[in-house]
Amino acid sequence: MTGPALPDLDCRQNVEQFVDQFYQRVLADEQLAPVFLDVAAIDLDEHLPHIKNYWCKLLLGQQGYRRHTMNIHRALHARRPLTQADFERWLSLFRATLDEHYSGPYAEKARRIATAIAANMEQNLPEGTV
Ligand code: HEM
Repeated sequence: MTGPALPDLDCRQNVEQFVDQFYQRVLADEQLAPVFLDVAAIDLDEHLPHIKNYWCKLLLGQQGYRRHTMNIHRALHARRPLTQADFERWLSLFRATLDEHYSGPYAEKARRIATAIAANMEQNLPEGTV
């Protein structure tokens, strides 16, 4: 039952790989992919380094991300409301990526932080049409 131990998110290389694995799921997801690809029309070459720096800051304390994530999601929400179902889906893909590839204290930290930030973000978006 127990295979070889999964790696932890304890260095930049693993965090970057995790973000790539998470985005493979997000960008293949019927519900979320259009928000990234059509509404925000992200340029992956710009977007992914921001996300990697963001998680390296939160998990490893590395400086490098200095942008206002909440304002960015507020602007997105104004164009296409981010619903409770969207947050549930985002978190379920995040957790599934962790479960499949990582384990250890940093992976658990990522799980806790993502859960808390998603809840906070959802609460702090203005009520809309949803
Ligand atoms: C409903 C759930 C979510 C959706 C659909 C979503 C979607 C997006 C999209 C489309 C962008 C690109 C926006 C743009 O460049 O115009 C973005 C950026 C970002 N998101 Fe989310 N997001 C969600 C939740 C979260 C959560 C919970 C976190 C953190 C735990 C997060 C962290 C980020 C970060 C760090 C960026 C980069 C912002 C930057 O450019 O610096 N997102 N998100």
